[in-house]
Amino acid sequence: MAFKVGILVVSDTCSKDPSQDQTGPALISYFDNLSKESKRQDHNYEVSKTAIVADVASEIQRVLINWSSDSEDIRLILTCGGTGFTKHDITPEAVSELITRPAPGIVHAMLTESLRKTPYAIMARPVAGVIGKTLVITLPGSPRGAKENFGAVSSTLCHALAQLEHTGGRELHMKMNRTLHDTEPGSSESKLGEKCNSDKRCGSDQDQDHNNNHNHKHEHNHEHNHDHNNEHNHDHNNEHNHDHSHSHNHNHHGLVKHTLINQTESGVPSVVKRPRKSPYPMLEIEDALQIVLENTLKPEVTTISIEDPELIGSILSKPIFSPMDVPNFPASIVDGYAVVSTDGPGVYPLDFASCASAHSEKRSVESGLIARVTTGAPVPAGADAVVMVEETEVVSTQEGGKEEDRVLIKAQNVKPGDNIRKPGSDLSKGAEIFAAGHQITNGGEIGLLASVGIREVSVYQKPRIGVLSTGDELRNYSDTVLDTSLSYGEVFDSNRPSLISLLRQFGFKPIDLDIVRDNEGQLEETLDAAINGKLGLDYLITSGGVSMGEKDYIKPVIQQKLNGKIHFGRIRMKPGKPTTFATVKRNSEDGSNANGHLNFFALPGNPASACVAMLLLVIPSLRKFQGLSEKSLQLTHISVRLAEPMKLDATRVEYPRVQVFVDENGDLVAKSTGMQRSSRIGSFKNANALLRLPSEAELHKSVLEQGERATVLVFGHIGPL
Ligand SMILES: Nc1nc2c(c(=O)[nH]1)N[C@H]1C(S)=C(S)[C@@H](COP(=O)(O)OP(=O)(O)OC[C@H]3O[C@@H](n4cnc5c(N)ncnc54)[C@H](O)[C@@H]3O)O[C@H]1N2
Ligand code: MOO
Ligand SMILES: [Mg+2]
Repeated sequence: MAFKVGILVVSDTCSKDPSQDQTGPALISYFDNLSKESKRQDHNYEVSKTAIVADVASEIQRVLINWSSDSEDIRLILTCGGTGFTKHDITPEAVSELITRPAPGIVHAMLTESLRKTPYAIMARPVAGVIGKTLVITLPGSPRGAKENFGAVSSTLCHALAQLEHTGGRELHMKMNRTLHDTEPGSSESKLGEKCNSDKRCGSDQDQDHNNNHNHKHEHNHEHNHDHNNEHNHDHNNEHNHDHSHSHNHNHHGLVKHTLINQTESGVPSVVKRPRKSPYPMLEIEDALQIVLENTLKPEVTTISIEDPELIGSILSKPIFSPMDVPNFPASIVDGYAVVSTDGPGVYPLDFASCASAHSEKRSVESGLIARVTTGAPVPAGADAVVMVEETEVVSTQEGGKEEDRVLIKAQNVKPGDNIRKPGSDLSKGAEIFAAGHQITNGGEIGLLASVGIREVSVYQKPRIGVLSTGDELRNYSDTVLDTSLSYGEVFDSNRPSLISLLRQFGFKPIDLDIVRDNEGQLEETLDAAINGKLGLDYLITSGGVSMGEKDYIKPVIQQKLNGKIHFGRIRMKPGKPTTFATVKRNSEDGSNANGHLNFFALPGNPASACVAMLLLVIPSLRKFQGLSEKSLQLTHISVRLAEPMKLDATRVEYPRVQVFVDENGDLVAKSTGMQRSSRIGSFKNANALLRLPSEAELHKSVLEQGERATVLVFGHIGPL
């Protein structure tokens, strides 16, 4: 059998110009030769994926996550480049964040071989280890270095790869154990759980040695080894459990997944065994937003009456064409007299009068005569202009003196068409009134629909959004009788009103789902009810419980209890670092949305963090779901001057809340709203924008000075200070 190999070249230069890459092709031909020479089928390699990325941790990690997913079936990933000492060399760090089981032996072998060739090998910082069922090795960037390093280990790697091949059986068994736990509370499953947690052998170092020895003994016998692994699945779980502080692996979607090991009987890690380092790669905000938009559910179409207040803010799913001319008769623009323009000034007998009326008679007027008309009345055939009443005088009246007889037309230079709206001149029949994707934003647009007799339109359904707070410490502001004396440790739930109001500000109609306490069982039950209940939610937005605390249950519950797919769990931004985004499949038909699953945003508990994450990530997704085009999803970005110096965070892009105002010169200027700690919701007072402050690492300086330009993302009204 041939092991599938992925080759990832990490280089800023080659990512811009792939023709510069020599290492990728050199390794491909190395593998070609290897498989030609190889007599043993099980020592074959087949390069199935190649890619080039810049020296950016999140890009490297994205490829590794994809390639190490079960569906790709890649056993070996070789990265080339970025392992030196310059500040751009971040490959080892990016790879290490994902490795669950380091393989120092491989590193040792490669360095030993390199040092034999050159003392400069001390400049290399390779890492190697396992992600899921895939071995990852970081090679140097030069073709020669890469081949030499890999050559040092290639002949003995096949055995390791074959062992990895069998990891799946173990994972399956682990899953089966868990299913048993989940489905049969009580007798057999709790015994299994007890054994798992109390078995003295489980997880002891001794036990690990024991297993390792066995593996060693059988290292030349794949089949036997395989059986051995299966036999000891359960022990393996616990061994792992004990020894690995990063308790994560990759699920079948290739995404980081809390392992099912390290868990309490209920399935969620106990505090002593919780991960001590977040297993979630830290994404850049741009990547996180892209993932959110890629995974945003498809919009649904519905019909809505033009009288429905929900129409404002809705997006049309189909173009609308005018079914008629507006006006659909020649209409007078003024009150006056319909004339034949070539007749010129003079005294004319009045033939008849035409008033704006739904019962107008179709009449005509001849040269030498005039007809009185009101604004909006049909202009009689024959007349080609209307003269305003102000430019005329009554010369004589009919008997009784109540009706005009002859009128002096004083207007000079009357031209054909003067003061007449021709049929179709406001809007012609068949013309497109609104394109598909147009957002109805004002009453005038609704009037436009009404003006051509359109009563219903096809729009994208606004999302059904549930907002839920989590936390044992929260006092419910929505209690009927609100007791404002807080107990020690208690805080008012401010996230729900903040988030609900922000959503309303953007035209959405969220549903208040109240508070759930930091209890794993209750959390699962509440989330399950929200997801699978009759509400038919498209979005579930929670706040709190997504970081590293012992009661931060949201992520494990999403994965292990709700079978959700977590797309990301950390972003290199401030505030909002642990912002989490998942998709969860509905398992009930009740009130189901058309997509069959929902988007789940688990926002951080810190009040400013939750609001910032809402503005940067949730609103664009909701807008996409609502049918808006890509260019209109994010908050509007504008360039402003800084009213004061702004200190940069070392590594995270920061979004302080600012007040943008128009200064005395008419320039837009941004001023901080005060202390920006993520717990301080007061930073939203007077705020109308988020300032985007790049990190110190990105700008290579620590402060943006007063008067410098920066970008703000606007969410409120801008006026004077
Ligand atoms: N060891 C680490 N600790 C923390 C990290 C980390 O990386 N390692 N990240 C910090 C960051 S950054 C944030 S942001 C917070 C996020 O915390 P959680 O999402 O887990 O939220 P909680 O722990 O539940 O609460 C945090 C904070 O927010 C208050 N809160 C929560 N909900 C509400 C609400 N509805 N209304 C008002 N205030 C609320 C809560 O009382 C806490 O003070 O984690 C850091 N920790
Ligand atoms: O992300 Mo946290 O929001 O820095 O406090
Ligand atoms: Mg927490």
